[in-house]
Amino acid sequence: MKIKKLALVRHGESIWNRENRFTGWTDVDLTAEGVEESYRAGDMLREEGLTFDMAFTSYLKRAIKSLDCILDRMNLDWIPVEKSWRLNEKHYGALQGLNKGETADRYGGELVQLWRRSYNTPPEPLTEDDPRNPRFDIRYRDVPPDDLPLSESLKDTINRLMPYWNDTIFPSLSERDNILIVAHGNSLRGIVKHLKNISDDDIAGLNLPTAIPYIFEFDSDLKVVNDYFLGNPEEIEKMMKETASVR
Ligand SMILES: O=C(O)[C@H](O)COP(=O)(O)O
Repeated sequence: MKIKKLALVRHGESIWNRENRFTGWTDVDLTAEGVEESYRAGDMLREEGLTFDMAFTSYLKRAIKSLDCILDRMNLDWIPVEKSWRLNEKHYGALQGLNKGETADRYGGELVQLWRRSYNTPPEPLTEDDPRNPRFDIRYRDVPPDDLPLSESLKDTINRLMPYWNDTIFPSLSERDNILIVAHGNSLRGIVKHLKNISDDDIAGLNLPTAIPYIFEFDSDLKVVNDYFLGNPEEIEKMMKETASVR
């Protein structure tokens, strides 16, 4: 039986990850450490003996650059790459740019956790005339304006992600052996929720660390048969705890 593989990788550390700020659709760059850990993710995938036929990423440079680092280390710079705004991070609305710890001091840790991890509760939206409204950003000019968010819950993120998963990413797995997605903490949580059928409540407990490959294996009927992270389990556990915290 031929096993097909999908690798999910959250981008490497960004400048706002380092500064502990809500990022969402803000297009911030990687730190030097983020570049390094993306290269290391490429090394891990290569050492695992993996190769990919196609890759997908978002419209945001932290994911695009992480993907480039990974492909470089795998000598796969040549494979087709498709970008979609539907793989962007959850839109963090009016929280974008704010320090996570200071926001917890101001509004209480519980409310901040609700905005970060609950399935249904979006943060306060940007106002329509906010210069950060994605309608004013040329990269989204082909997206119907009504599809562009001013804030999103995880549910909203999944709702805009699933058409792309169902119409493009998942069908590509029938034609190809292995595919790679480099995206964001919350857009990838949406894909994991779907693949593992995780409940709306339990998905709150999943925190994806930066630049750690998460592998899903599929049988010939494209049913998930196995999933695992690459790397040291204790290290990964520690990174997940750090991701969960706003401090
Ligand atoms: O957009 C962000 O701030 C991060 O990419 C994810 O942040 P979170 O872990 O607070 O959801």
